[in-house]
Amino acid sequence: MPITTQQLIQWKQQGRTIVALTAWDYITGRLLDATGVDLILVGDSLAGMLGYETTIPLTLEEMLHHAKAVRRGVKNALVVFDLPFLTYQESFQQAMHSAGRALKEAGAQAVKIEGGYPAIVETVAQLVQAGVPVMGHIGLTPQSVHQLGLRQQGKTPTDGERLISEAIALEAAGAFSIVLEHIPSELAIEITQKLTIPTIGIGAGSGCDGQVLVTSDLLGLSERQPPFAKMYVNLSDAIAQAVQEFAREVRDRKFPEE
Ligand SMILES: Nc1nc(=O)c2c([nH]1)NC[C@@H]1CN(c3ccc(C(=O)N[C@@H](CCC(=O)O)C(=O)O)cc3)CN21
Ligand SMILES: CC(C)C(=O)C(=O)O
Ligand SMILES: [Mg+2]
Repeated sequence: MPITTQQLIQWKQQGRTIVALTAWDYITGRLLDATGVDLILVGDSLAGMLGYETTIPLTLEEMLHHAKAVRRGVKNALVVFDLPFLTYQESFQQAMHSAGRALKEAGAQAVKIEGGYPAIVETVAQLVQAGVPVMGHIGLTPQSVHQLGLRQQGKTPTDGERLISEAIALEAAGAFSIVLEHIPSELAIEITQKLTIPTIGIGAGSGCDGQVLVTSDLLGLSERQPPFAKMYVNLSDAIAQAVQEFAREVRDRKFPEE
């Protein structure tokens, strides 16, 4: 049985930690799902894999193309679709239209949207009432890179208090979970304790109810990666070695063998 948003909320109560990773293609979706990852995010960090400098230029069509591929590889994990920049901020109708495409065309089970200001909270409430599960995302919100940069957020008491209020408002609006990105770990713990829904941290310390990383960062395949991402294996080096070996064997006429 596929994992549901309700199950993730129960896991928080039971103290079971949620394991989340990103996927942008069928092969990765299939591998992560078969390994038992709980939540697979089709992240708009896809932008980096397509050679964009930020997540800003990524379109809904590009996300749909990749999310459909991921969906075909996933049987058990909850698939969350990261709505790209300006595909939900313009109006509630725009958010509903974009979320509808994510669920109906790509087969995602939920959408994620960035921000916790009043208009976003209202959008979350409307989406949830219409039957669309929504994951929040506060702290460093990379779609606001031209306002915030990529620095840690919530460092001053005022900013910390604002993030706590935003998290509470998103939960009240019906979000099933919230990503906390690049904030101090004490603040993430405080938010986590104040909420009934699970927090999923990235660069937010070990006190969250779950953790997410961009899979290409974990695998050492990203061109650049944030200071908080841990590289578990360096596949860039492994690929370079394999390709060099192939090139050598071709040039020496050792591959293919007789
Ligand atoms: N591959 C990948 N991994 C990610 O985690 C990720 C993406 N892409 N794309 C979207 C955003 C961008 N993210 C980032 C990227 C860089 C920093 C970073 O280098 N932060 C520095 C400061 C950089 C600056 O001020 O310009 C830091 O020390 O916090 C943080 C988050 C997180 N997200
Ligand atoms: C890093 C995660 C939370 C994300 O939003 C993405 O991959 O786009
Ligand atoms: Mg994202």
